[in-house]
Amino acid sequence: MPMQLTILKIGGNVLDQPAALHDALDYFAALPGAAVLVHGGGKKASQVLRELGHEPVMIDGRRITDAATLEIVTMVYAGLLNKDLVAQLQRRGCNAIGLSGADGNSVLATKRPVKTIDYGFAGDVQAVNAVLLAGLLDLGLRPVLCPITHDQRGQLLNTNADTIAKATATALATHGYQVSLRYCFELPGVLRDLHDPASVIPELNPSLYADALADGSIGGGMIPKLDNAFAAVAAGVSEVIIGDLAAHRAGRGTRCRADG
Ligand SMILES: Nc1ncnc2c1ncn2[C@@H]1O[C@H](COP(=O)(O)OP(=O)(O)O)[C@@H](O)[C@H]1O
Ligand SMILES: CC(=O)N[C@@H](CCC(=O)OP(=O)(O)O)C(=O)O
Repeated sequence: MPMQLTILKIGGNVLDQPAALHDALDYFAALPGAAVLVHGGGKKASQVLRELGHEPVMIDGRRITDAATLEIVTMVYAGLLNKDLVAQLQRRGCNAIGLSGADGNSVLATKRPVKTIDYGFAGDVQAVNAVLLAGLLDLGLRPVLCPITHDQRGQLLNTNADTIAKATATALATHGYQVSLRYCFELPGVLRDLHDPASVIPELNPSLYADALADGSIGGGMIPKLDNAFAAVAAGVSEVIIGDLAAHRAGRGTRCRADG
């Protein structure tokens, strides 16, 4: 019997709304079996960047990360947000342990090569340390992963949190876990019409996704989320669901499946 593992990813809008965050942490702390929390925090990082005089730049949901931006996002993701989440989970009796990708070499990345766009210190994941994470899970701990990675040559890198969630899910799926990957954001699912919350698409496959990209009904931060969702499905993750917390609790949201 494979071991069950839930990976919950919470994004910037959930982190920014105290009531939504409270509910998401209650949900995570109460999950049965093994669980890993992956968090973003792009919204908070953009706010702090602006306060410090840096205008954030995003392209297709990914941040252009110059040296000053890297310093600030490291403070926000690997410092304030990660430690606050761990403390909030400890308060719920959940034995959380917060890690950046450098801690225990948990997420190794390489600086994204410059093609048409120079993303700066943005990291593409090379490897997730499944042995380390499985060891922590075996100890009854719940890892809390932030979107800061490293290249093992002393360089920290900023990596999209949806990608961290996918890479973690994939690594643990090939390490004997049956993985449910849940992307939790502020909307009830992937919408046919962004202005109509009742237009949730219950099931998406790569062909329907390509159509939605072409007609412009999916864009922004939903692009890395769905790219990662389909990559996870293709790599053996048992289920990938996108939605708000109510959708996850009720078994609704958007389920990502392979074509066919
Ligand atoms: N068709 C769509 N359905 C739902 N969200 C969409 C769609 N197209 C674009 N989006 C945008 O994607 C965003 C989610 O991506 P992002 O902000 O990166 O999420 P997260 O909160 O996980 O960081 C939504 O807030 C929404 O504005
Ligand atoms: C390279 C890159 O884009 N990194 C992301 C990491 C944070 C993130 O993914 O946060 P959300 O989940 O809240 O969007 C960024 O700095 O915005």
